[in-house]
Amino acid sequence: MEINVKVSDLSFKYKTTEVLHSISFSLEQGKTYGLIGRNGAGKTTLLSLLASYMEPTSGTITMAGDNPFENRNIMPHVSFIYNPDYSDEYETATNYFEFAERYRPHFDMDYAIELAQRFKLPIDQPLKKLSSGMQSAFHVTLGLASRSPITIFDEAYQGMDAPARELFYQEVIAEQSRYARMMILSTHLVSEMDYLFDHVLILDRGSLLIDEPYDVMVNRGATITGPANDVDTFVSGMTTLHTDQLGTTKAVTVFKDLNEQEKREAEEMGLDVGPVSLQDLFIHLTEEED
Ligand SMILES: Nc1ncnc2c1ncn2[C@@H]1O[C@H](COP(=O)(O)OP(=O)(O)OP(=O)(O)O)[C@@H](O)[C@H]1O
Repeated sequence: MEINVKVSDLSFKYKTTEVLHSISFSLEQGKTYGLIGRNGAGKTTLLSLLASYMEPTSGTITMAGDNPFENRNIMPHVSFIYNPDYSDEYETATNYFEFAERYRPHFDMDYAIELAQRFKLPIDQPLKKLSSGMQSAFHVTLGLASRSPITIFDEAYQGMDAPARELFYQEVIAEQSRYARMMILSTHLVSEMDYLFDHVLILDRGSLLIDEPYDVMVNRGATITGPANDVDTFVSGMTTLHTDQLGTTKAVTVFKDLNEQEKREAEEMGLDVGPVSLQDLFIHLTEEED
């Protein structure tokens, strides 16, 4: 099922406090979206609205042209993966997989079992007995194996250790080539996950600051490396995001899309021009003024 998403002029209030302000964007099938923002920016609120856990205060969300809220044609195709509290949960991962097999039209039990084995997940123990990292691995398994056209992961991987997170990242890439769908990943682990993103959404204090393809985004800056004096001369007047120096070699990241002439000048000066990281851009763009 081809389900694209359109969000128009969306605002959301908890009681009287507005936490999302007039947000508009579109999402397409086949892409992996990175949703990033500082603590309290509104990521979970926005994802909960996309998952129809709540209704917008104003504005609209449409999926395949329809309102998804309590819509039985759409909701089985949307998976929202977050970290719930399983401290009282006696059901096992197997129970959840069987439930998903009944209610999720694209769920693949063989893939769920294979992933569970790779995560070394004890699938027949009550979820309450699993460590928090194992609970996260269970949830990620459920999200991947559901193969939902719209799959939302809200920092679901944070509790997992580095090898488990790496396995998850590799599966996101593999699944997008096997069964392309829309995946939305919210994260604080920007430098670790940026290579997964086709498109980046940055929320800043409830407003959508950036809605751009990853490649466009990382061309908003550049890293200039070479002899310290020459680098300083070249970057003079540019906004600096980050500086590293080792001996007389300096690397300065600037917030500027260098034009062809600037790139030629850098080359003539013997300077190396490299990419900027999404993390550096994110920190700079969401910096709060003192
Ligand atoms: N149930 C709630 N009632 C009232 N305010 C809430 C509620 N949930 C979140 N908020 C507020 O809404 C704002 C956005 O919170 P949200 O959890 O969506 O941000 P976030 O970007 O996911 O944050 P984090 O990265 O810290 O998880 C915050 O100011 C938060 O305090």
